[in-house]
Amino acid sequence: MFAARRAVSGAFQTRAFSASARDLSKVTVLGAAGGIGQPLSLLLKLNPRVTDLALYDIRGGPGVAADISHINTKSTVTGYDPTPSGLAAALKGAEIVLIPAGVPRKPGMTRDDLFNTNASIVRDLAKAAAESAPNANILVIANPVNSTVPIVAEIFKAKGVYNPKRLFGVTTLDVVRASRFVSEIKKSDPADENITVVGGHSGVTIVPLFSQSSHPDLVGNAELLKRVQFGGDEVVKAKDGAGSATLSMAMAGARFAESLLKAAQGQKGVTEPTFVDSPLYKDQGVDFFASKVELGPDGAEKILDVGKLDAQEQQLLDACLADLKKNIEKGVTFVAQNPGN
Ligand SMILES: NC(=O)C1=CN([C@@H]2O[C@H](COP(=O)(O)OP(=O)(O)OC[C@H]3O[C@@H](n4cnc5c(N)ncnc54)[C@H](O)[C@@H]3O)[C@@H](O)[C@H]2O)C=CC1
Ligand SMILES: O=C([O-])CC(=O)C(=O)O
Repeated sequence: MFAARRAVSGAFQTRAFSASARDLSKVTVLGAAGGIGQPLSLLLKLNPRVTDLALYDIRGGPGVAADISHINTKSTVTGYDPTPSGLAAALKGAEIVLIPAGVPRKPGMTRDDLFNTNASIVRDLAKAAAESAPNANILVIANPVNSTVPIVAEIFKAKGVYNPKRLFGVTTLDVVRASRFVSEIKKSDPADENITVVGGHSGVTIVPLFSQSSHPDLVGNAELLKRVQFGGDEVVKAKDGAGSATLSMAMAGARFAESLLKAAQGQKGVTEPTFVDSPLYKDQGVDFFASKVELGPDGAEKILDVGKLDAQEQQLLDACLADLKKNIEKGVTFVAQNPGN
């Protein structure tokens, strides 16, 4: 945080440039007591751009909030009861709503195997958000992201408040992993490894574009490709039944929220990879796609093209689009057939 000490009435006061009174930013976490929710909430509490942190979960929200609220940063932290009015209050006035609520994988499961449980959780939370925070940026973490994001879109459409610029599937972890894995191979600093990853967030829908990086020689490295596409499986296997990535995901989610806040607070040129309602492949029936997106005060300002692809990458993209189309349709069909109450 940049802070300035200024003389006011003869005394020195500390003023935070990054979270001035003009930039009040309420951030809500739905699923705040979970494996991702807790460290994510912790990281948000450490972010001076967040002024008001609202924590909601069907169990344990107030406890996590009481704990985090003792951290000596300026933001307020409030935990909400697991009731419809608690949920509505958690959402009211939010600029950003992060949704890590939902069950994680166990070994042997695909992300799609989570659909039956998580689709209705996300649908119901989306309804509450559409009612209480219709203008918020909605950041969907719950899997399968390729289907849960279209579910949120359908709910917001049904409520007449859909703004495609404000709905994001969080795919940040895929680029975080890609840059780390490349740095391990190249013995470099991961901060210098900007690897573009496009498509979606599961298996073959995750398409890294090494041809566009400073290491085009990595195109065709099957082992690396497998790690990037199936990095989540590595963690699921290592946790051996105790869930999936939580800590790296918390970092990735906090990074994405930080980028949105920076852009909202006037910083130019902030880009993040994210799964959004995208024009790029609509002509092929694929309505959502992850690519680099320039963020601004209104959310997704500019969706960047995937750029030039190597022939092998084009094949990966073709396989991605075929899967993605089915994943998206599954989410849309779910809402049509199960509109809920
Ligand atoms: N987008 C991504 O890159 C990643 C996504 N994930 C996904 O994130 C989700 C959460 O994972 P974990 O935190 O590890 O799971 P977890 O089981 O540890 O935590 C989930 C939390 O959601 C809460 N919850 C369930 N239903 C709720 C509801 N209706 N309202 C509010 N809270 C509710 C639970 O009480 C629990 O505290 C999973 O679906 C997982 O697959 C995980 C890692 C990466
Ligand atoms: O693999 C999972 O189930 C969780 C996830 O999305 C990831 O770690 O990328």
